[in-house]
Amino acid sequence: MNMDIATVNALPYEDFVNILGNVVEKCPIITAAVWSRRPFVNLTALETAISEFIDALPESGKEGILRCHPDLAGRDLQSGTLTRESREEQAGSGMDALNSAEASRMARLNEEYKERFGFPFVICARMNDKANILRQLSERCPNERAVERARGIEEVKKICRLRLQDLVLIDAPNKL
Ligand SMILES: NC(=O)NC1NC(=O)NC1=O
Repeated sequence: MNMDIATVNALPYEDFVNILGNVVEKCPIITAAVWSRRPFVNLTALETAISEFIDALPESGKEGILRCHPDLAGRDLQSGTLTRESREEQAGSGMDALNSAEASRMARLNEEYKERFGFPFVICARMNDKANILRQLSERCPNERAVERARGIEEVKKICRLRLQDLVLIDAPNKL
């Protein structure tokens, strides 16, 4: 799919949510909310609307967004129940091809992280390789909860930007 922004702006909300509903993983409510802010002058404006909606949420809402994310190399990957977007991102960073030592390290650190914070470790897999992800996971574990909440949300926004770029032409000419 590669629509220009004018096409996005013309979508009824049903189609808008169907097509763009997973730009934030399993959070179609965010897409549905920002539909009200059409027309968007360009892709950046749509991204900004999403970002502002997220920033306006209480901390519990931000943690809720993080909790909608599947673990990296976790149960959903094993069982084939990831969303298409997440499956492609995880495969791209080698999460589906860990050796057994890496897989058990990943699983142990993910559990440790979730135990400490009550939400999963989130990182933009498309911007990181396997070694980098494992390093960040172990480095971020000792952080404060508020630091990790903010850090996780930053990563959600990076994931969102890349997913949007797969769907909408960047700064295509608009008809406003
Ligand atoms: N936990 C986590 O970071 N999940 C993800 N990251 C990403 O880029 N795609 C995901 O599903």
